[in-house]
Amino acid sequence: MSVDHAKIEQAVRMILEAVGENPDREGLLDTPKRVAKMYAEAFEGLDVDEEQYFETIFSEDHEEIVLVKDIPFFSMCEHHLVPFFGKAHVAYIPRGGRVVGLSKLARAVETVARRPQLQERITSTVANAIMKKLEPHGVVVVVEAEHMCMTMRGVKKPGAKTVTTSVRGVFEQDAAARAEVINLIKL
Ligand SMILES: Nc1nc2c(ncn2[C@@H]2O[C@H](COP(=O)(O)OP(=O)(O)OP(=O)(O)O)[C@@H](O)[C@H]2O)c(=O)[nH]1
Ligand SMILES: [Zn+2]
Repeated sequence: MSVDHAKIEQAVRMILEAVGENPDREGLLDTPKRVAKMYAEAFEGLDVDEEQYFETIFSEDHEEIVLVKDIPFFSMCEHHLVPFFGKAHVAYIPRGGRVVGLSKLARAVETVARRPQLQERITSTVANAIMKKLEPHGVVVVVEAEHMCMTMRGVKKPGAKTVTTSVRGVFEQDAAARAEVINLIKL
């Protein structure tokens, strides 16, 4: 199902009226249309299955850490529908030569972020998809983000960062392997 632009336009018009604005003044005339377009983009991941990125598997004999770090992302907090944004770091240890194109790790982050989200859910959804489709030795996903709902409103703490991790497979038991990934992320 794709985004219903007309419905969003109606809703934005109502919000503008509700806050005491005049949706018919010149500067606001195209705003409902623009906001609908923006939401279509911000939520385009709702239509996409993140597991599809892990269908094409290369055969390469590398059973050590692969890390794609500093993947920038923008998402929308599902409580307030304001942005949270930051970087994701995705690491895995392939098993049986099953590796994927590096861009697919970034694509999975991008798709999962483009939904009404919680940071925890982005982190675990990406980790689970990789575990399920690649059956690697293990996965670590680390996400660091700033939440506008904590910055511009509410508790108003600009600069506060939230860090979430999802650790799967060998990384759960092997503290040294986990530390290696964390050190590589910090490099
Ligand atoms: N766990 C989690 N919480 C989030 C995330 N994004 C926003 N939140 C929090 O969701 C909570 C919603 O809390 P509520 O008390 O229902 O809403 P609120 O009254 O607007 O809360 P305040 O932000 O404290 O003013 C807030 O504490 C937000 O900081 C996220 O990705 N994960
Ligand atoms: Zn929020």
